Amino acid sequence: MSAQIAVLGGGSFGTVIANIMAENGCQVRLWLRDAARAKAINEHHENSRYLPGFTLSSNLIANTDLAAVVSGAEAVFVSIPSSSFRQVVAQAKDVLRPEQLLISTTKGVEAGTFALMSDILTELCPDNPVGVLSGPNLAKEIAAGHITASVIASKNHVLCQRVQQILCSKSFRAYASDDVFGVELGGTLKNIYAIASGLSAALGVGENTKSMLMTRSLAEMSRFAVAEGANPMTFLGLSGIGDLIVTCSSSLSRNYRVGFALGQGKTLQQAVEELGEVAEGVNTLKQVRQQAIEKDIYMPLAMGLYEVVFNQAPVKEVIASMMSNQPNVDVEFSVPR
Ligand SMILES: NC(=O)C1=CN([C@@H]2O[C@H](COP(=O)(O)OP(=O)(O)OC[C@H]3O[C@@H](n4cnc5c(N)ncnc54)[C@H](O)[C@@H]3O)[C@@H](O)[C@H]2O)C=CC1
Ligand SMILES: O=C(CO)COP(=O)(O)O
Repeated sequence: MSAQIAVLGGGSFGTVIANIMAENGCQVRLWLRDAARAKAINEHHENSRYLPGFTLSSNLIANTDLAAVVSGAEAVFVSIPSSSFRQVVAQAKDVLRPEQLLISTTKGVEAGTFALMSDILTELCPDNPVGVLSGPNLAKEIAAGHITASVIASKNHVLCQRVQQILCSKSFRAYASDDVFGVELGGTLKNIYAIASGLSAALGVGENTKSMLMTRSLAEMSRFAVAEGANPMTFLGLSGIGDLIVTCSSSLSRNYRVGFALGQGKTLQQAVEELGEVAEGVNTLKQVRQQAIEKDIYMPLAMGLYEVVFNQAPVKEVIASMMSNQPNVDVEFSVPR
């Protein structure tokens, strides 16, 4: 496989996804801001800050010059946290050519606008094909070589096929979808419920409770999706239930870890500072709550979690209040008309 690829963002996911393509024989340039880290990656073939002990392919070159990284790349993967995503794409857009494929791997929502990352790509780079990569993809497990699958979603079938070619390997598979909104929404929403799962794990809840929490999270995500005009059936795939399961079950998930720390009595600030990496669910929770209020969407889990996370409401009281709600129907996967 010979292709020139750019990955913007040298965190754990940007690095690991860049390495899959480099191992497949692509010439991959990884853009990051920190010159010392870029130099260290090139000298030692290791991103010691985000993936210590993981040897990177010699086909992967780190570089701090955004124009040089993007120039000549067939595809540009953007792995920048949602808080900086627009700013980085705005920097890159002047050097992009219209035929370059743009793929977001970021599972978050822009504060204030409720734009998902593919919306920002389309808004700033309207001539480029846009796609979203999302699925149950813990970066550290990919680095450890565990068999993993993801979803590449785009309205552009050529983009999906090309990304499948450059990403599929003996341990990584990318399935295609044309439901960009559904795939992206699933990856974004599940982070809220991963925080709730981490929190409940710290409280020592039973397996019944864990199962109930995940399943009712899926029902709540589906209700939100329908209200936003998305097809909730997409949530039955890897980017929905698949990602919900992994992120709600694993202490490798940063969102789960934030929830766990809260459950241990730490403040949000302590939890986020100790993590030292991005936990998108914290901002997503704020934005989704606002959207649910404005659109009158019934989301008791997100609302209760918001009170615990941002207003220090006692967890036991929030749970007691939720348990006194009128039980809803079980399966709510109605397709929007
Ligand atoms: N780590 C994981 O397991 C997975 C992460 N993702 C998603 O990937 C996105 C990126 O996450 P990670 O790589 O895991 O985050 P991370 O916290 O490991 O790293 C974020 C990287 O972005 C860089 N960055 C932040 N602001 C920047 C700016 N203004 N300009 C340039 N670089 C900037 C940071 O320096 C850091 O290198 C997130 O939205 C996350 O939801 C998706 C699947 C799995
Ligand atoms: O999205 C992820 C796994 O699919 C990673 O989750 P965290 O951002 O919570 O680590």
